[in-house]
Amino acid sequence: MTVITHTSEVQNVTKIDIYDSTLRDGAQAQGVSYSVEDKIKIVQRLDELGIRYIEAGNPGSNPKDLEFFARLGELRLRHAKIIAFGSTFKVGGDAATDANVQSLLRAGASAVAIFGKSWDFQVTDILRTTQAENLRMIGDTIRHLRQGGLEVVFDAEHFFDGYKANPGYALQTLAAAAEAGAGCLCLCDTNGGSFPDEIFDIVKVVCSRFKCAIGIHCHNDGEMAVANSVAAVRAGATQVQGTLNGIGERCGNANLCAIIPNLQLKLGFECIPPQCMKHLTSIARFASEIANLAPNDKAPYVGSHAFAHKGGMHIDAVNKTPTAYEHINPELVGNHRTILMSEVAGRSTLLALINAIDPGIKRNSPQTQHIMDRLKQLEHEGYQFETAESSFELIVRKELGKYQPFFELKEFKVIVDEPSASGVNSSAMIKIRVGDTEEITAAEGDGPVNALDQAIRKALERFYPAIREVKLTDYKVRVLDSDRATAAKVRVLIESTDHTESWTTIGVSTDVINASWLALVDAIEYKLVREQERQTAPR
Ligand SMILES: CC(=O)SCCNC(=O)CCNC(=O)[C@H](O)C(C)(C)COP(=O)(O)OP(=O)(O)OC[C@H]1O[C@@H](n2cnc3c(N)ncnc32)[C@H](O)[C@@H]1OP(=O)(O)O
Ligand SMILES: CC(=O)C(=O)O
Repeated sequence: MTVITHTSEVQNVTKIDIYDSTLRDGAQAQGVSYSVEDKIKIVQRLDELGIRYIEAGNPGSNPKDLEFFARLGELRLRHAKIIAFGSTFKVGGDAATDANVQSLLRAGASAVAIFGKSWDFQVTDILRTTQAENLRMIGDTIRHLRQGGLEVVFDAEHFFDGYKANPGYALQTLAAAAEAGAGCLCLCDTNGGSFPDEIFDIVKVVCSRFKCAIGIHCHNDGEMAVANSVAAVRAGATQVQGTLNGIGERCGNANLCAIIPNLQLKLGFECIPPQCMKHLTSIARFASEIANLAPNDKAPYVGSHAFAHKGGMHIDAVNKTPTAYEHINPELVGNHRTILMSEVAGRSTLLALINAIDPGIKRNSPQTQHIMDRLKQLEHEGYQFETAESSFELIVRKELGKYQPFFELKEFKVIVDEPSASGVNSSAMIKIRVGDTEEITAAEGDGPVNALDQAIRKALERFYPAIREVKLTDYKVRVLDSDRATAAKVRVLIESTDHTESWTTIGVSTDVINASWLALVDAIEYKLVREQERQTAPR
């Protein structure tokens, strides 16, 4: 019998220096602009993750980065070394007078990275100088920074394209940097178009020629950046540059949130202290939040869908043995498993939810099959329960006879008043019965759904004061069969919170008010069910 384990155990662990450029190359991504405070917060989280190097900005570029470096003294870092980034001095110049080189020396960081050209075409056509002058620029810049007491990483820009065009010259640029005292030669796939086999072969050659550390810096233009970085490590690179969530110029950089667990959990390299791996998911989401970018739900390891199971057979298997459909234990990276309720679910999917309400029901009980048939029929009619499990829980309770209605709707009326003189254009009247008492209320609102929401709460509040705690936080409408124009079915999703829990409910109808009403009632009933449970729970 083969036993598959979640972690690999490898002896003689090789340490990899992870070098994060979220705040430098990541800031070159379209749509990203950090404040100095943002940068400080990200540095602190990267340090908590155990990152070795943080390239925090380019002091020769802008006042924001200058201010960041001026505030370096505020940082108390346990693991990370801050890197200031810049370029070799300008053509025809010298290190002692070049403004960029001087700003690197003044930045206050103990380590710097400088990029220099290693592709002959870039030297002649972009720098518009000679190959010899470029070698002088690289060598003299690094020598000067080393004399200033700094650790230097040399980013060999366009190294792989340069090596393919003129290997001799590409290697000479590395030699100039190594002789001048660079501690690491970082090979850059700047245009992001290389493939893993090319990267592997070229890194192997470089590792056989140079004694200092070799790094890798990949862009993602061919969606190969993670694979290319892993190939480079397998060929001998010991420094890996990348960014959180892979943000960066054009299609982005190598995604450290995939590289770190790939190298550490799969291949047995040590990138960060093992106990820090569980922070990976939260830092990835924090970085998206700070960059004001929507998190990528499908991101490997850290995305909210990375361990979400929907197919009934998969869920059945994962319940038996998680390794059946999970490449790692999600908790290792601070993520978690999600089971999605839907028309492609089987009885195993439903059972956990059913048993939470009635532990006596079995997989083969007729109620389980009945609830599954109802789930599939409702999804056929346009419901989608994977995001509205609270509505589905209410259905299960009703089907199992475990639901006591809290109120009965007698009628509601909604009036839309356009154009409106007062600003609120809608009003709703509602008549309900709670036990033997009938209640009629009316409310105004900003649109008919808002008016209806206000009216139902007002009507119920005197019977169920806990309703006051509920706030609607999101309201989404999706047209399901748009070819039927105004006669189309709509799906309404309502997200609610009581500041302790959040829940989502759903309604489907050809009438948007009715669909909203169904979702609203579920939102309220769900709260009342939870409140009832709280009151009857043993203390
Ligand atoms: C692959 C990478 O990601 S490398 C990093 C790229 N990042 C950035 O460019 C962001 C920061 N950059 C900046 O803020 C600005 O470009 C500055 C302040 C550094 C320079 O601004 P300017 O002096 O106005 O120059 P500009 O940006 O227009 O042009 C770039 C100059 O740098 C030169 N240059 C490009 N690469 C190098 C290099 N490795 N070494 C020396 N000079 C270089 C170019 O030849 C050009 O010089 P030229 O004006 O004599 O032709
Ligand atoms: C240095 C760098 O960012 C690159 O070559 O892509």
